[in-house]
Amino acid sequence: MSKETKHETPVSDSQPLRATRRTALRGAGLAGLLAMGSASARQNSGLQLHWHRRDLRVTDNPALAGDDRLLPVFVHDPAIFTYGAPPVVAFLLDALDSLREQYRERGGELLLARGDPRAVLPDLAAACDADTVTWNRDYSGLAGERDRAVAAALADAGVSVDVERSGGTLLHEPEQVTTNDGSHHSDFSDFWREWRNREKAGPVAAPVRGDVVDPRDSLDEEWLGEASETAGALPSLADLGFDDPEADVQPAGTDVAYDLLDDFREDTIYRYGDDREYPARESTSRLSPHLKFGTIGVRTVWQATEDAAAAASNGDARESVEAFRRRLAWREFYAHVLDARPDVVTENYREYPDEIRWRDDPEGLRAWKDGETGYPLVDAGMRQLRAEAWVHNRVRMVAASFLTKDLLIDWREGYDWYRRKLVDHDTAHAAGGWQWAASTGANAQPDFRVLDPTTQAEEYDPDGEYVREHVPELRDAPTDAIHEWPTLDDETRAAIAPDYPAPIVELGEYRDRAIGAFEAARGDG
Ligand SMILES: Cc1cc2nc3c(=O)[nH]c(=O)nc-3n(C[C@H](O)[C@H](O)[C@H](O)COP(=O)(O)OP(=O)(O)OC[C@H]3O[C@@H](n4cnc5c(N)ncnc54)[C@H](O)[C@@H]3O)c2cc1C
Repeated sequence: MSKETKHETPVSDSQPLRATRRTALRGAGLAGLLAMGSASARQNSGLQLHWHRRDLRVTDNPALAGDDRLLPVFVHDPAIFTYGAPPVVAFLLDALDSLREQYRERGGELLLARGDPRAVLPDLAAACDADTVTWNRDYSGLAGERDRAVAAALADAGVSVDVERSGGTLLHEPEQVTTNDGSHHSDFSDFWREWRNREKAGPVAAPVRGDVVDPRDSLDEEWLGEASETAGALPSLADLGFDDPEADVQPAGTDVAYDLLDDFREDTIYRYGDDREYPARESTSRLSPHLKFGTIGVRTVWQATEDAAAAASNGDARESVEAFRRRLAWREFYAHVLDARPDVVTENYREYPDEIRWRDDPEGLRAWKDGETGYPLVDAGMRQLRAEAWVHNRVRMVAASFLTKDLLIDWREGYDWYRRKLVDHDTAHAAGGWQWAASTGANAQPDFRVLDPTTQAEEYDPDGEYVREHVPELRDAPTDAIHEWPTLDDETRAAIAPDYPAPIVELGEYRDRAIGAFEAARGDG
């Protein structure tokens, strides 16, 4: 089990941001890797080079809160793109387009470079004579390695800059919410109590118009011509080696995110408490890809919950707001787990004396991916995934439980399929969600719990509305037949929906098989 250790000085929520950033980097950790050029030992250029990654916004971005002139850059890194998939990359390109527009409105320009950031950033920092190179922290193991390598490359290149890393992605950094012995929480209830009680910083203002520089004023033509696409169009999916997404991917951009948030804050958030588990009710925020790429800041989202709570007409409405805040806490819980255990993307979080004997079942896996398992709620979810690149959380849970428990197929297969199909794919939440369903993760459901897709459908899609929307073969089927589909006889099934498949597994039997496999792995089988 590999663990990555962080040495940063914990930062207090109430510290001024600029001080926070410097404090955070003055310990060992990242700062220890930096042979920081002393900015004060030379003439200050007053220029901040900001490297955008998962913070594709100008507003509420802590890293942009300083007074220096700003040169923003996004680096297309081919190594990172090998982990991408069409929906995520399509959303990213759309978000970059929006970000570039936001900078143009402020009289500047977003520099778009392509290459290995370890080479691009030192060159760029030297070429534009930056005083500071900044970025917001990311929490995956790969991102951590990349950031340390870039910091080291800046130092090796002898570029005289300060490197500052901000926490613009979460409300609380991993060092701020820990157990008594300083390690990450593996129990969500404990995490929630502490996380919820901490004071939260408000949104950060946008950089003022005029502060943003145009890269064409700071960099010579040769550099721009070779390393940048600033003057031209954004690359297309095809330029980056991707096919068009199968799904109709939702639009990106800060304006879109704010519209979603405004609608949610004014109305839907008050239904969230009651309706959030019902996929047909469309009661969730749909902010997940925006939070993933930072087209909106989480502090802005939190502020919206404060406003909604203040405007709530009664206790139920306030509780509904609180239910949504709890989801934001899940997001941070899984990010903290990933920060402490970067291996959760590929390895079980829990240790088992013996291996879990996952089944090799290519036909079962294919049927699951294609939404042809004969379990209507699972199939509806898998088809929504292909059509919209997004799936309701309850249905993600049911489909993931079906794959890992009923089919006893390794959760990594499911993780990989979701990674390729979801617009909001995020290593922290995907690993968290998959390992929760498979019972292998932090705060996972118990081994013996298998979400029964038929009772889940009766409870959360009682009228079969969601199933009918995504499974056209069942559009005209009576609701009872939808719920009882796996137990109907062949003749009845053929009369109701001849084109919809019979169930590929029988639930009771396979539930026992899954429980047996976990008992054996634990050594009590
Ligand atoms: C197997 C599985 C895989 C998942 N993979 C991802 C993933 O790759 N990316 C992703 O963002 N979410 C993932 N989730 C969590 C969750 O399903 C989505 O965040 C949610 O459905 C997004 O819709 P929303 O924005 O309308 O959510 P809302 O209900 O409006 O919630 C608001 C925000 O809170 C966060 N959030 C909500 N629920 C969770 C949760 N259970 N875990 C972590 N964060 C949460 C998201 O950022 C979300 O946008 C996964 C869940 C499961 C069970």
